[in-house]
Amino acid sequence: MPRFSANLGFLWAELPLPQAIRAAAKAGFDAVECHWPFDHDPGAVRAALTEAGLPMLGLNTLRGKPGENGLSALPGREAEARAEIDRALDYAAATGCGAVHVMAGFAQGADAASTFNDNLRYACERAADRRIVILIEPLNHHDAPGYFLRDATQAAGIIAALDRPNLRLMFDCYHLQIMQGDLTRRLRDLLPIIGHIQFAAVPDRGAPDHGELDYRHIFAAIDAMGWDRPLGAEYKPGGATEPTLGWMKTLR
Ligand SMILES: O=C(O)[C@H](O)C(=O)CO
Ligand SMILES: [Mg+2]
Repeated sequence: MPRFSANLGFLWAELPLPQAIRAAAKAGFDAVECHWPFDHDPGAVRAALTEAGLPMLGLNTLRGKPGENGLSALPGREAEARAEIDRALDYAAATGCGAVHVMAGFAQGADAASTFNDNLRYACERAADRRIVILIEPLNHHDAPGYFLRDATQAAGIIAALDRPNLRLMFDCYHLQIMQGDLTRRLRDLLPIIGHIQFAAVPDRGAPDHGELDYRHIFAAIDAMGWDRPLGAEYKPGGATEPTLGWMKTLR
């Protein structure tokens, strides 16, 4: 039976993070994850997680200046990228969060590729002694045109080349349906390197109860593969979150 993680970057995004954590617990989620929680006191976040009895599965490195979408593949920006990796790892350690998504940024070409690899090696080393997983996530070219990491094939190549036990793929069904499709086979083939799975309707990124993907099929297939960790609900509710949660009953 699938279990679910509320992505608090989108769900209950209007609430301070500790309150959003409590709202997710009340709604029946099994875990939470967030985008950029750094303005919230990590002590208060950890206390809310403990009170709610939920783990925090992941958070992202900060994106950089306005208009940027991560720094780790940007040649010449290594010092800033690593400072953001350190900040994210410190916050993850302080809140007991299990994974950090290292955001690549808008860049292309060989220099970007080697910069991303070097920064990922740094992140994996710094994360290892804290038992934190480093995630990389392809983003679709409509929402993030020019983003360095475009699809799962490219991400799998990076993970194989770097060969670090704590480097994994964030498999976001929304982005990968847009970029590559064939999700059932792709999930099965990539399962050994997947660190987290996220979902939303395609193409509007709404609740997973409409659109071109049938999540009844996808979640049953993921279940049959033996995946039992919570799946990340990273969709835009377009208003209050509670009225959009009907899918939790039908997809469970
Ligand atoms: O947008 C997404 O899908 C990512 O998961 C994210 O956290 C920020 O881009
Ligand atoms: Mg995602």
